[in-house]
Order: sequence, then C-alpha cells, then structure tokens
Amino acid sequence: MKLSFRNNVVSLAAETPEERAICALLRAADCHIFQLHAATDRGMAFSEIGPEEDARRAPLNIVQSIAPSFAPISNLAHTPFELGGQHYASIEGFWQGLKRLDPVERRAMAKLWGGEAKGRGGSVDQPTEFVYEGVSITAGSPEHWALMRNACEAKFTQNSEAREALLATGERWLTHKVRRDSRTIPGVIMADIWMRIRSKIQEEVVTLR
Ligand SMILES: Nc1c(N[C@@H]2O[C@H](COP(=O)(O)O)[C@@H](O)[C@H]2O)[nH]c(=O)[nH]c1=O
Repeated sequence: MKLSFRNNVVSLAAETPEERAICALLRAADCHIFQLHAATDRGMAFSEIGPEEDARRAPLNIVQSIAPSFAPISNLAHTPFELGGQHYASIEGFWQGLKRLDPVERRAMAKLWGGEAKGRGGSVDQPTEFVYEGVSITAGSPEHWALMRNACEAKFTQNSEAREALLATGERWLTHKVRRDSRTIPGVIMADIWMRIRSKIQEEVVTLR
C-alpha cells in the first residue's frame, strides 16, 4: 500500500490483490465521511461515520418527494390509521377533509392520499370556523394544530412503516419547506409536530428496553 499526504488529502494506493479487494469493497462507501485515528506514527485507521448528508446532520425536509425511506413520514403518504372511530388513508385526507363541512364529503376526503388528497383539498378554502367531533374550531388556531398533532400521533402509533421511517431520522432536524407555506398549518408547526412525536416514540423505545 502506498501512502501520501498532499494538499490536505490522504491517498492510499492498493498494490496487492488483497488491497485491491478491500478497495473494491470500499466503493460502496464512496463519498462517505470517515474519522481519522492517527495517534501514533506507525499507522492510522479510518472509522466510518456514514453518508455525507447524515454525517453532517443536514436538516431533512419532509415532503412527498423525499427519499423513499423517509417518504412515509410525509402527510401525503398512504399510511392508514384510525382516529375517533374513523378510518383515514393519509394525514392529508384527514386534514383536507376538515375543509368540508358536509360529513359525507369529509368522509370521501378521508379515503384519499397523495396528490389527489392535496389537489382535491386545495380546490376549496378552509372555512374560518368548522366543527370537528361537536367542537367548533377556528382555522389556523392552536386547536386546529392540535387536531393535526392528534392525527399524526395516531398515524405514527398505528402505522409501523411510518414509525420506523420517523425513528430512522435519528436526531436530525426536520423541516417542512414547500413552495407555498400553508396559512393554517405553517411548515415550522408541522415540523415541530413530527419532532415532538419522534422524541416521544424514542423515549418509549428506551423504556421498553
Ligand atoms: N405542499 C406540500 C405539502 N403540503 C401539505 O398540505 C397540507 C396543508 O395544506 P393547506 O391546508 O391546503 O394549506 C399539509 O398537510 C402539508 O403537509 N406536503 C408535501 O409533502 N409536499 C408539498 O409540496
């Protein structure tokens, strides 16, 4: 193995078949971040931290188009759950249904997910006041956000795929930055809901061990 250090770059060149085999294995970690351990002048070791984005702990923007492993966290994802004895195909179906005052229309929205839920929901404005389970709620109020939090809690408690995806975000900061921020559930509120639920689930996982 040839070793050099120039312009802040450590270079290692394989010389034997065994060293070439190790290099071939390391191709899977191309562009990953490694930590250097060089306590002596006899040699060194590099321990893998992970892919650059994870290692730098870059915030994760949770939207439908995120990497598939995190996509179940998105409100648009098909993540069936129940709340108040009603079945919902997605958070978006729940949220957009709140814009419909007619119970039949609200139930129809509950069956939707993805672009269809968002698109059909976006075609009507959120009424300033609406009724949910007999309680009058002001649009965009903390009570309205609490409904989103309850629905997300139900989703992440009942849907294991969504829960695993949320736990896989580890300690990374979550954001919800979209082209046009919602007037009733701003992205910062949405991201806060996900991070609070994540902390709660992480604590539950620790106490179960
Ligand atoms: N625009 C957008 C999402 N917006 C979603 O729309 C909902 C708020 O809608 P509204 O009440 O009409 O303002 C809320 O669930 C939010 O997550 N989601 C995504 O994954 N990707 C996007 O590009």
